Amino acid sequence: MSDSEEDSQDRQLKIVVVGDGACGKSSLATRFAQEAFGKQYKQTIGLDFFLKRISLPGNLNVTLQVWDIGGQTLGGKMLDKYVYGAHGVLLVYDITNFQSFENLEDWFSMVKKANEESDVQPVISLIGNKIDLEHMRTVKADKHQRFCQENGLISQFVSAKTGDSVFLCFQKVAAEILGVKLNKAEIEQSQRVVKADIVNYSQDTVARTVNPPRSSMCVVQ
Ligand SMILES: Nc1nc2c(ncn2[C@@H]2O[C@H](COP(=O)(O)OP(=O)(O)OP(=O)(O)O)[C@@H](O)[C@H]2O)c(=O)[nH]1
Repeated sequence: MSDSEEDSQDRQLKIVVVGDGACGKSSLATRFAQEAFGKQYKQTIGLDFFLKRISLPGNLNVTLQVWDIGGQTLGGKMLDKYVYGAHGVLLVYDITNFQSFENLEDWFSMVKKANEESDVQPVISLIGNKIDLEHMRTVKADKHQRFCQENGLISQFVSAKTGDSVFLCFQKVAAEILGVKLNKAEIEQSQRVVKADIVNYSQDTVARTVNPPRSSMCVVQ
């Protein structure tokens, strides 16, 4: 392979992740880059940074620089600088926290303003996180879809906790930036197998269950 071919296959894309505090940005970035999840909330001060190399159809390798931006930076002086020149932006909210959805207007305005003078206009995706908590949802899916349609955003629902669609949401944004089409099979392949939490049934509960579970883990395809 010639040098120029190698260069063209190893592009770096800057992807920034923004949204309210505690909506799950660090969890999303950590799930994507390190395939891990921590239940405990640790507030991001300023920003964190992750690198992950992914492959797209056509043997295209790209390295994503993921900028995980602390929710408390909204209104701060540094935010414009973090967001400037991004190729992709993930606008994240928590589907169980209505306020985090309402505040997206502010995050979105900030993203547009920060890139006003940039040559690159970012691909923006709206990410509804915590879909493992569907029973606690307070933001209706049609509100989410409307926001996407009105603003030309890619729509995604994910769970950083289970990993559901996390890889896919980064992959879709990278593909859109590079003008690569993902086919149905590739999209399905990127939806990870989800492992449920291990539930410890007490002896009492098992005794009362007609069909006691055979295994403490289930796999959702
Ligand atoms: N159930 C569930 N909890 C999640 C999910 N993603 C994140 N959390 C939890 O939500 C809390 C906040 O997650 P973080 O990833 O730290 O949130 P953040 O948006 O980075 O917060 P800031 O650093 O303040 O900007 C943590 O307790 C996470 O374990 C998810 O998909 N499902």
